[in-house]
Amino acid sequence: MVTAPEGHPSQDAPPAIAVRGLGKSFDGTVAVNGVSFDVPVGSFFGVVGPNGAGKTTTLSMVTGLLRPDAGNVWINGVDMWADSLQAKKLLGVLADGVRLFDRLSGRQLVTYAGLLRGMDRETVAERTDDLLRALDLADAGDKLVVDYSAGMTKKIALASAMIHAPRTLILDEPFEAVDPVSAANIRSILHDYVTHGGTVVVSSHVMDLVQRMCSHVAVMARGNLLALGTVDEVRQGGSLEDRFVDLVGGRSSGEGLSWLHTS
Ligand SMILES: Nc1ncnc2c1ncn2[C@@H]1O[C@H](COP(=O)(O)OP(=O)(O)OP(=O)(O)O)[C@@H](O)[C@H]1O
Repeated sequence: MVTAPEGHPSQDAPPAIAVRGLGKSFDGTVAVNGVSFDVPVGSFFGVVGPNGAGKTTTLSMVTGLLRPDAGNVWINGVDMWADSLQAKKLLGVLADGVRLFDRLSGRQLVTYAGLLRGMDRETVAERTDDLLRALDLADAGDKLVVDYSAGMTKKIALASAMIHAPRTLILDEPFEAVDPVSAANIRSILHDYVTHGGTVVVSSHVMDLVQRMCSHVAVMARGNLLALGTVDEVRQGGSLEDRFVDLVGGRSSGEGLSWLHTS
């Protein structure tokens, strides 16, 4: 099922992201075990896997937040670790568990992200208003991020990742804690972005969402890639959730918890 690409990616029409032999261990425990994959330009690419599979570690290395022990990452043909500044300009990143400057208001945080990317103040102000409106945060724009709910925090971090209109968005669990209406709005923003040439990588635990939303998927477990391809190739006619359980295993019946039974 996994026919991982090999060698240096093409420089003529490079994929949005090319990963080769990427590996990382923590204190002797292998978190990511030499994975290789391409994310085609214009794809909506899902990364799925059980807790501890290595998704966040992989995405952290892809986005230049964590230095790999082994392997290479190219963003549109630019080597992430040889030319990080150039590679990072091409990306918008929603990282998992990274602290925001939460003593800023939502509007200040998004403005800060835009100015940090070297954009002019006028464009930043216009786009900040657009993003706050699209993500249903217009009324909360002047509230401190520390006082936001989990879902609002996710949305303001997403706005900060999008302000510079990057070529590729890498979003770790973008829908976690987000209400259904906001999730639908985010999905349609991302869809529109992909339709107009952008590339999106999302990690998610919600198989149904990945099946409906993504064009491509990578299934990871215990640091390895178990399946890689278009969603239709990976699900093989069934649901992605059933295929995921087949690949990953680990279903438990709840045996041994009889003390929880109340009658
Ligand atoms: N900074 C760290 N120090 C030590 N171990 C780590 C560190 N970061 C990740 N790990 C370990 O690496 C493995 C992969 O973790 P990772 O967070 O990448 O998984 P994940 O697929 O994103 O999981 P989840 O779905 O639960 O978010 C786990 O065994 C985790 O305990």
